[in-house]
Amino acid sequence: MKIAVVGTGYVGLVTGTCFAEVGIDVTCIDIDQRKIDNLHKGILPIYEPGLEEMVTRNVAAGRLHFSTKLAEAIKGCDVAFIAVGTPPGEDGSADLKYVLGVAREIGENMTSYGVIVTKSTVPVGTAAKVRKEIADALARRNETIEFDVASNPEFLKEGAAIDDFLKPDRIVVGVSSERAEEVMSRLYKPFLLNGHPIIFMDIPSAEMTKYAANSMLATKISFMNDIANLCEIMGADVNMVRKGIGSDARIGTKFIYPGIGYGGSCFPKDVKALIKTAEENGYQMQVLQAVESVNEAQKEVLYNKVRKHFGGELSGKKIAVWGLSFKPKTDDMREAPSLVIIEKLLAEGCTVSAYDPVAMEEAKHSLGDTITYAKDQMEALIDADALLIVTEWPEFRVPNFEVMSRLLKQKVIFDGRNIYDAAELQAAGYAYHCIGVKTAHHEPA
Ligand SMILES: NC(=O)c1ccc[n+]([C@@H]2O[C@H](COP(=O)([O-])OP(=O)(O)OC[C@H]3O[C@@H](n4cnc5c(N)ncnc54)[C@H](O)[C@@H]3O)[C@@H](O)[C@H]2O)c1
Ligand SMILES: O=c1ccn([C@@H]2O[C@H](COP(=O)(O)OP(=O)(O)O[C@H]3O[C@H](CO)[C@@H](O)[C@H](O)[C@H]3O)[C@@H](O)[C@H]2O)c(=O)[nH]1
Repeated sequence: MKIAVVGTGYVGLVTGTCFAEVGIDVTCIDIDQRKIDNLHKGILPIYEPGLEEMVTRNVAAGRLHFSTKLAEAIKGCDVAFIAVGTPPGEDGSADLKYVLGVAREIGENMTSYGVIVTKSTVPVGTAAKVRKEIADALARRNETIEFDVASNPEFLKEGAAIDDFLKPDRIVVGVSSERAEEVMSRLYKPFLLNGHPIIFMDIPSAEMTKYAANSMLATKISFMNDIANLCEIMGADVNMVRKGIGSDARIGTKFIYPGIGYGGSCFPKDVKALIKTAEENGYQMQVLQAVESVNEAQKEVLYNKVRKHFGGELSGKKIAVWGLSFKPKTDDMREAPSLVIIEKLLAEGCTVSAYDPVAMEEAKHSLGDTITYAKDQMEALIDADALLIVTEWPEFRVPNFEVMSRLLKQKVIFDGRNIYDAAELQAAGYAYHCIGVKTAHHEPA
């Protein structure tokens, strides 16, 4: 089989590489010449654990190619995936200009029957628009090449993308013809052999499934953040409550960790887009509106705790920040809560010294030289009045608190991810604040 993946970002590069890994001939296409030039040199545009080795292996095997030339790469493909960005427009709705632009280009250049698949997250009705763009382009060429469209939303998580792709909980495919179903079954056969279920459905349901999944996960997080905030006020420990409810299989243990609000390129954008879709169709997503507003407030919770601890006087304080990316094991800074927290600290006259194992280069695009970037996690602590844990990278989990106490000016930790043991830190003389737990030094933020 021969396939093209258009858009070589977090989703496109992982998708293309994983299909190459199971023996399919893949060309990954991007309009960004620099990205493609770098990929030809073996330099990846993103940090994703395990991806570099897999790319190298499949390029060497001659199964994985990179190009900026869609017109050439699309020729003779059985399947073309559209995996370009769908960023939020001014009003929160998904901006489809990249997706539809690619559809048009495919129509202008395809030479034989193929299935054109939207892998980007797109609102219900987008596949129909993709179909029209392709049909119109073919009509302009006076061509009558047959084609199908399909919707195959992607559920991978950054930082765990390869495993999520190769061992998915499920593969969702929306189709409207038996021929497209047959092609997509053949494409995903290697995954099905490993027992992962493929769920075929109509196209609008597949498109909606993606938004429903992300919105449900975001709802779990905002719900737990709300519970965490109430736990603090009432003197309960959200860590215990989380274990208590998570052991009910109907609730489950995943995605109920409170923190500093969800970030990333998906949850914030997709929750907004679903609210907007509903609005445009005369319906109000009341639960999701609350999910969003809880999330906005939660991004400020850690900052509020800092402010309260220092009696509202933050000017001149040096704050160390561990973790900048929106979650561990990625360099992605899109909608990272760190940006909100740091902006507020800087506005109060603090200086910030940050360390992140992989996201500092990416962070410089938004934070520039407004903060200092430490060469390691310990350097960030020197003379700091407090340490903020913003991203729960594994290397932050068991630090040497003894050494840290010699570097910090004040032994104060604000833990936005609840990774430390409050009793242990308090015994070591630290003032320790976390989320949803009434600690000795605590006052609800
Ligand atoms: N990032 C994730 O974890 C994730 C997971 C599931 C779904 N999604 C969805 O997948 C889509 C892509 O997300 P992403 O994070 O990979 O985005 P991204 O920004 O990392 O990558 C998009 C790529 O598309 C390229 N591009 C734009 N226009 C193009 C064109 N006309 N031709 C060729 N290439 C073009 C860009 O240069 C960029 O490299 C979005 O709809 C997103 O919601 C993302
Ligand atoms: O219990 C939890 C779990 C996550 N988060 C936060 O939620 C955000 C998103 O995390 P995660 O879902 O792990 O990362 P993403 O890579 O954004 O993946 C989500 O978004 C992708 C893009 O649509 C989907 O494909 C994935 O299934 C979906 O999990 C991050 O800020 C996390 O810190 C919490 O606060 N508490």
